[in-house]
Amino acid sequence: MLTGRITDIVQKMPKVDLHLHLDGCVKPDTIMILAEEQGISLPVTDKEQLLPYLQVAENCSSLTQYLSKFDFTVPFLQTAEALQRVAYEAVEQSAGHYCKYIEVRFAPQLHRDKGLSVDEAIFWVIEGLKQGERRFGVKVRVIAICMRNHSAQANREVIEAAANYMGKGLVAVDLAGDEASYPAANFRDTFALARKLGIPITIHAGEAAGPANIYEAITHLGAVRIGHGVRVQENPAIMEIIKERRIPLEMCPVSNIQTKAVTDWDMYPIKHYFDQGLILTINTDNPTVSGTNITEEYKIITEKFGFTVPDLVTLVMNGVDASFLEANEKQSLKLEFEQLIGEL
Ligand SMILES: O=c1[nH]cnc2c1ncn2[C@@H]1O[C@H](CO)[C@@H](O)[C@H]1O
Ligand SMILES: [Zn+2]
Repeated sequence: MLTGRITDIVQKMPKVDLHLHLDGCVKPDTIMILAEEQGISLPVTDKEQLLPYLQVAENCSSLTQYLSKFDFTVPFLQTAEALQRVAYEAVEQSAGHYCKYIEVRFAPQLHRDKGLSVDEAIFWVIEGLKQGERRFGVKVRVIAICMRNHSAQANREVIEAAANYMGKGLVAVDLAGDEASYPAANFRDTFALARKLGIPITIHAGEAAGPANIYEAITHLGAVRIGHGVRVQENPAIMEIIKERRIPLEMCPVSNIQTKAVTDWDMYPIKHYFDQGLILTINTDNPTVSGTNITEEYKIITEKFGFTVPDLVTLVMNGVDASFLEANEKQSLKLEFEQLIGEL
């Protein structure tokens, strides 16, 4: 058990969440409301019963099983109102955990079933996030996701639309989905376009496949951050490159155990990576799907791996440093964090 003092610090500590999927943090309450509004019938009548449809089970054994949860949620997120609402609520939920800055990611191509364009999907998500930003005092930016199972043309559209929102709330592009079936090397052209258009890149890699994808992401796709990167230790030479180049890893502890990036907590290399000097950040991935929140993530790693208060401060400040904010914005955020941490 953690002492009262550490628990208190973990709770009150200002935080960032750099790896947060919009469709992975929809509240059961909201699904009930959206179902009603959109005339979609639900398999159950109350929100407690809804949870198993939204959240992975204890015995989740792979990333593909984990990803199947999104099939339930995404059909509710096909209108401007729904996207705006869940974006706003993402900010609200993060604010409840003292997040001062979040990067919310989503795949615009998944939200076109009722006629929205990729551009419109991005527009409405940014609208909702901006509302949340004003209401809750959390700074928010967007990352547009290309999906591994989508066509090159579909992903190209995402990159082109993302370019239109650079400087208007969007800060980067990503690649997500079934990593084991679609190696990173398939996406060279997609991310060459992103680089050409000047959009920063982060890539999910080393989660459901080995370090080769991490290497591919940083050397060929142009990733400056890595989503998860949990399996990098399987190749010491690649781990050394990540360390040397100071590539931040967006670790999402609870999710990483559920998707079986490693078999269990005993095998989770977070403390080892930290002690080796890798740049780690702590994030939620999908609060609803994973049944987690950012406070819980910090609590668990502190409990299981003995991170000290100064370690936690390092992890939080790594997140500020690794953010896709512009230099002057990052500098002010850093100052704000230093002050808030000083007051803890
Ligand atoms: O941890 C993950 N690894 C890979 N893909 C993911 C993860 N979490 C969510 N998504 C995928 O990203 C899509 C857009 O947000 C989600 O619909 C889900 O398919
Ligand atoms: Zn993710």
